[in-house]
Amino acid sequence: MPADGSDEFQLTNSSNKPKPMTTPVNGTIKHQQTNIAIPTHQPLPPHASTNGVSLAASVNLKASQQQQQRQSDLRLHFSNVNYVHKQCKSITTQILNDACGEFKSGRLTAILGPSGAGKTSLLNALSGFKASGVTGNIELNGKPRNIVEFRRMSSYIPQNFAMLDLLTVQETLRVSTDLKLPAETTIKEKDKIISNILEMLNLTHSRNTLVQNLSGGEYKRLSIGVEMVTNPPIMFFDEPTSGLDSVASYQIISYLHKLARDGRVIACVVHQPSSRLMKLFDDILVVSNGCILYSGPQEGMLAEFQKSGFECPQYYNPADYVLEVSSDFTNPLLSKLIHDNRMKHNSGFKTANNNGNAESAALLTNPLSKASTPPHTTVDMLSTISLETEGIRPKERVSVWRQFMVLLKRSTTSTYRNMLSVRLRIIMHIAVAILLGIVFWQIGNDGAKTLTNASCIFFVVMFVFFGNAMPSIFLCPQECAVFIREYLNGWYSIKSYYLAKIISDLPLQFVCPTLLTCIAYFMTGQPMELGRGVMFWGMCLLTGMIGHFMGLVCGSLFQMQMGVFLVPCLTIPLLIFSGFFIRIFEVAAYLKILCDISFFRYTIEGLLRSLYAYDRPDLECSLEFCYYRHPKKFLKDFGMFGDLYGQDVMALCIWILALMILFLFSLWLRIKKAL
Ligand SMILES: Nc1ncnc2c1ncn2[C@@H]1O[C@H](COP(=O)(O)OP(=O)(O)OP(=O)(O)O)[C@@H](O)[C@H]1O
Repeated sequence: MPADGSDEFQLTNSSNKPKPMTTPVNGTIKHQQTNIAIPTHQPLPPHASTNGVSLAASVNLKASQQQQQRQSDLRLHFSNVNYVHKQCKSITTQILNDACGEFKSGRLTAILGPSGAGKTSLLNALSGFKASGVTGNIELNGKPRNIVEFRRMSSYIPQNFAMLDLLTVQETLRVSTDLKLPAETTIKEKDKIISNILEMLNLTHSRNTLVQNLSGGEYKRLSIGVEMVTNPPIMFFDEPTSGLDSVASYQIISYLHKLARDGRVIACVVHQPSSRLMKLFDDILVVSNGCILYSGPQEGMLAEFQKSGFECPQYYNPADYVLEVSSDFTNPLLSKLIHDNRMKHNSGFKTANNNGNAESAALLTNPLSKASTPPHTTVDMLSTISLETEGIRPKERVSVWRQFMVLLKRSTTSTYRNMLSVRLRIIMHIAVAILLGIVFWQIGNDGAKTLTNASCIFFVVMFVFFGNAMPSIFLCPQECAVFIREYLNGWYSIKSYYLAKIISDLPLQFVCPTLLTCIAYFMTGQPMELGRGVMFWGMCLLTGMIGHFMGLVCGSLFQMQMGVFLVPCLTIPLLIFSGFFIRIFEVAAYLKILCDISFFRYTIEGLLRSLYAYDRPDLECSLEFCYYRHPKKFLKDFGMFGDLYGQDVMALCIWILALMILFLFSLWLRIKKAL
């Protein structure tokens, strides 16, 4: 807190001049450069005056004094945090075991540990991204963490931070500002924020580059930028340096160091940091087999290990040494380290608590200001909080309409830049329509080729269905990962995403079957009657939509490989009951129900009815005798009685509606699974 005890949450720029970045105005904080008012728990993006300032310059005495002063601003303390993963009723895995530790503002913390030790799980639990199976005491400034409030003021950048590949850097940040900043923020202010972030993360030159073309380091930096839009005071990073060379890793950790020096809590999982990288970290947290061996300042780490009998050889990288020690789970000496760490954090916590640290308590509800929250009792603080609560995501910042519009624009931009989903799809529909036209050239009105025409219709159904289902499966996984992250961060509601997704895909659902119908219908010589043409086209549209939604449901519920396997597996059996291979009246009574639910039945019936029902006159005959010259006879033999095109449309609409509901449900399920 500021020395004068004012309400200001002080952040400094890298020039290390203490600079009040925010000034509370009627419950809001005003950014002194951009003059934007936002709620007090979310300070604004940092100044971009950091470029060219060496890290060494930022790590000077003055900074460390200021840092000492700020350290009391935020203190994330956790103790007895357990995470039990339940695979099924009988199989459970204890992943975190009474984890204890602390992160402080102004200090950069490295989380070290061997692979599989539980580092990611710890971050997931602390950041609130993993709720089910997590129990323990997690306190912010000495008071139990309010998970919704905490999620609003913190951000978690996982190792595989998902972003849409086909948006540019600028567009990605634009969506973030549009959805994360309060609705009152003007475009000019958002532009300023974006420019500041780009400048700070050294991404200005890549602002118009598509995300898919960014280098690994740029991608990581952009992921930081996306979360920096609201300038969260607490940030968690899971292996931000993975896959980067030593120079890029140093650059990223330097950014994190700077973010920490600006007064934030920054905790980051790193794998085998070099000695040079280690110097950037203030605090270290060592995880071994789900337990914490050490949590505290880097300077005291080796001494603590030494106390338990682990002597680090001279000239040895401390990170390598603690990694070696923590990898040997069987070493009985580790239990002393674990015990000492637990004692340190549990007793430290009790002492602070018993002192009735009102200042800390006040910071809980609004960590950036000294609120007058009454001191809490030891009992409150030590009570175990189950994190399996319902409301764990922050509320959205902008109206549903605004969310919808931003998402619609993003989804449309991203979809129509995709080769697979648009250009290739359109080209394939045209090519296949021409192929159909050539193979089945002018057979539609020939009574001698009625059965061949039925095969042509069958082919149309297959192509329209799978041609729309498959691209939807392929495009789902990446979008779903982005959706889960953004939804859990409170960017938008499920309904906004759902509506935007459905509407942005509609034009393609319209264009592809239309192209196919127009070309194939004429080339194959189907009846030149407007009514029949429209009925035929309508059936193709509905079939394409069923394919699309089927793809969306499978793609969002399962991994891509599984989706690609499931769509044909689930739908091809329905083909047997379509009435094409075996007539419906020949199907055993107990299987008739499958004919009633097979959407292929209604599609094929609808298409054939559009061509042959409704009193179509007799067909021409190119041979001496044509068995199916009378359209009615053909329909009768196929078991299609009556002019029931409307009934077919109705059945397909019910299918589409059911799939739309299922898609909504699958989004909800993905969220549930992610928690
Ligand atoms: N959903 C899960 N189901 C079963 N086991 C899990 C699950 N998530 C994590 N684990 C197990 O918990 C342990 C810790 O996993 P975690 O990903 O947290 O480790 P880590 O330290 O981050 O590893 P790495 O450094 O390799 O990423 C591992 O043994 C892992 O197999």
